[in-house]
Amino acid sequence: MSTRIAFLKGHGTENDFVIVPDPENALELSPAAVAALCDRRAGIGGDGLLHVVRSAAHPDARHLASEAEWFMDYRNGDGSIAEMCGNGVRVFAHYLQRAGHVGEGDLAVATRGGVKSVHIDKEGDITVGMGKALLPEGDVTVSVADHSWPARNVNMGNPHAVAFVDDLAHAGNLFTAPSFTPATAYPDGVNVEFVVDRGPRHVAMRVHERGVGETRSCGTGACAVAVAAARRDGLDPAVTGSPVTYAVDLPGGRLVITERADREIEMTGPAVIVAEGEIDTDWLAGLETVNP
Ligand SMILES: N[C@@H](CCC[C@H](N)C(=O)O)C(=O)O
Repeated sequence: MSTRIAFLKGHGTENDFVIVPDPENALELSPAAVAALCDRRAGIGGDGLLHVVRSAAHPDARHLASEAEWFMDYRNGDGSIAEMCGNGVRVFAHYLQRAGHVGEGDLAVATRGGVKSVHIDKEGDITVGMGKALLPEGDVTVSVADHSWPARNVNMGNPHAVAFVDDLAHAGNLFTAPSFTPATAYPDGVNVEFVVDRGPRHVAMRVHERGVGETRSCGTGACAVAVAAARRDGLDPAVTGSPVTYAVDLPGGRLVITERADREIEMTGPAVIVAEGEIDTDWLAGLETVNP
């Protein structure tokens, strides 16, 4: 008789996730199993998977257990591991609150990109302390079909290349990953953001995510875009002593990004749980047979 594994489905500005609560890290979630669960036709479907584990129970987070009880073991939809997921961490916090693991207010979440502070407000919006952006030097050109643009490197724990474009449609259908010059610029892959201006401190973007494809939102990407836009606009909060806020519109909704005078970045947006159910373990076991 098959046993069953609980899952939930949620999204943050339509960046959607399969959520698998596994507090004691008892499940073997291979890359093939994650990719199958995230498959939109043969699985549950999602841009990524949030494996909910106690920090103390996971080898990648044990060292953070004194700072954060819970570890977001984030996986991209293709089964690969990424350091951070900004929309994911809001959905993760929302799940913890809904499951009764945490209350309203402040909590800390361990990620492979470090411990993130999260605030859940009364209206349900969630603000995440995303840390500081790193701006690695280096000229990079990103190309899609017959369009090319200079791109700015921004690291939000995970890598981003931000290109300001005249028209978001010029990024094409994004069915395949953009290419780069130099071709070796991102040996570990990169998330690529295409950005247009909408008004003062207001931009819109599309994103091609490493390990996923085009998604309807990317939280770390929105932070990278806000910082790149601020520097392009001559705004550095560490110089002026005043925080800088950008509204970032994505196909799936709006994220509000503030860079404080100490250059710490805060991201505010929604998190939604849409369903919960059970995964058939016979199906999961069968995947291992079909795709050893
Ligand atoms: N959608 C996420 C980013 C997920 C990780 C990314 N695909 C990577 O490989 O770095 C977000 O909301 O930040």
